[in-house]
Amino acid sequence: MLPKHNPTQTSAWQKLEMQFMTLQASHLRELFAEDPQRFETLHAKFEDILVDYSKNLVIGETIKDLIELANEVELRDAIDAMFRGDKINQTEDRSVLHVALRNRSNKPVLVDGEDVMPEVNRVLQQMKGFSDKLLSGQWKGFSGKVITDIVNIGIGGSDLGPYMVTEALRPYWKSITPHFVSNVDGTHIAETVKHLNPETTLFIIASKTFTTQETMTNAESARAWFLDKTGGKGEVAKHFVAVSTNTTEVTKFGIAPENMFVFWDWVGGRYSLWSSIGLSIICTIGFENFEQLLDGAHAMDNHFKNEPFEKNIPVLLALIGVWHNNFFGAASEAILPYDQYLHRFAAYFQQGNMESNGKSIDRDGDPVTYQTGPLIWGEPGTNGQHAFYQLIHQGTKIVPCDFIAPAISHNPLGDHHDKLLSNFFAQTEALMKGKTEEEVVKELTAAGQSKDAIAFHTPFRVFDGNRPTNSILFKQLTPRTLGSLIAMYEHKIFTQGVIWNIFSFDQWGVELGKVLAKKILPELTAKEEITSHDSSTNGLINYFKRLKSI
Ligand SMILES: O=P(O)(O)OC[C@H]1O[C@](O)(CO)[C@@H](O)[C@@H]1O
Repeated sequence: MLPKHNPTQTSAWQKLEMQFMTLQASHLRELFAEDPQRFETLHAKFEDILVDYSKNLVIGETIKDLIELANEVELRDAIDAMFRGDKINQTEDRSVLHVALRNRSNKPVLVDGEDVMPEVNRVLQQMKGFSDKLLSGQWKGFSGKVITDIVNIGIGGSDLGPYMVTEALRPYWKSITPHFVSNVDGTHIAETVKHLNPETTLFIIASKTFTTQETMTNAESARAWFLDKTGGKGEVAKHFVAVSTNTTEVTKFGIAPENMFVFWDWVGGRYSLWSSIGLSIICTIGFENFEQLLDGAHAMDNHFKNEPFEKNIPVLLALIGVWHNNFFGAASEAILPYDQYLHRFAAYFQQGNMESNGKSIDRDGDPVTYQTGPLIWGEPGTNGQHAFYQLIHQGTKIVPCDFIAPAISHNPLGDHHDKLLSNFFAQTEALMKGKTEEEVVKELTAAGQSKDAIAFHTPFRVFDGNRPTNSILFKQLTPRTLGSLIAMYEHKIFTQGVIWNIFSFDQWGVELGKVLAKKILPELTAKEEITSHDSSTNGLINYFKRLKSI
């Protein structure tokens, strides 16, 4: 079980409140001027990943008190409980063991007294065998042709992880092109299969439950398309495989048991890319590269489990996040990768973070009296700069940002990468320092502006600065580094859930809408006017039916 503490009742919280009073009146520019060692003191390293957190409104004392908070809520015990396989997902009575999926040490991990590692390794070997056959051309479609395209059909955790990782690791792609269909909007599947050849396409139906409406609807449509395009000659068994925990439903769909890749209820959907949900990743980048991804995550797991909190990157990032969220009132966090390959990274952690920590009931079943998970958003630099950075620099809201960049590009074209990285460095410097009134006046005077013009223009060109950022810099985006980065954010989310005293591994909040949609579906084709809802919902449904002439 997880230890239970109201974070606001800890003595560290009171100390942090006092610190906040003093620090909110300071400016990062002054803190840097006062302490030339600031970067040295306020950064951490893991392998070649450097995390600079010095551009946040913290001093050494703040970090000390935040770590005291982590100690008071018994974070160390909570970490041990997760790695030990305790059923810390209490509302679903499940262990939380994505760390076992990348447990490269193979040390036993027990669930209900049974070591899960032999099963984890068996499925890994099954995936290796399958992907080797596919990539070597040994696996043939019904007409004897090799597979050139795979389509992963899944949603949420059964889509976002594989999609994000395959995009991030494009330089490692082999002979097969992956496609992803998630939305129940027919456009998604229709546009995806439009240019595909059914003879050389393989569908991976990825669903933990194998009952998710979106995925099952898309899977049925994919099968219908396949049979239609092959004039009924196509063999489903050679073109459809499944990834699921639900053998009964997979068999009902017509997929042979040997083409089913299992995982277990102790793998949360949004933490499942390391499991057989990663099959589309393996088929795209090959098994060895997938192993590198697991190795990178495992190394970060060890760091999280063993490093003292002062040097523990996921813990430090989590604590700084709590500082912004609960003391400065920051409602969101932006994830800003300066790497085009990471263009789905923020979207991935939107689910990872918001489905995990978007909760308002504590572990005693009482409403929380403090803020919990932030909104997560972001786009790759420099696109974001030309879209929403205006608000981050000069808006009324504080948006703590994580800037992420590799030192070496996979595409060393001219000076593109130096230009990209000059923006990466410039943005965090600008957000920290800002631009004073004095500097603006000096600049406008030097440009020969009149006194009146200077008086008018100055306020708009002043930047307050003092806007918090973390900079995360590493050598190159390899499978290993990506594995470490993902695990780093996963553990940050876990740490924050422990501090906020909430259950991070269930997702009851997605249920209500699903249930109502099921009730509404038959109403959309019924002849009569709908009166069973509130006036707004009735009005909308009836107008929709009029537009469709039902
Ligand atoms: O893999 P399944 O069972 O189809 O579920 C898909 C997704 O639906 C959710 O349960 C809710 O969005 C996610 O947690 C999960 O990743």
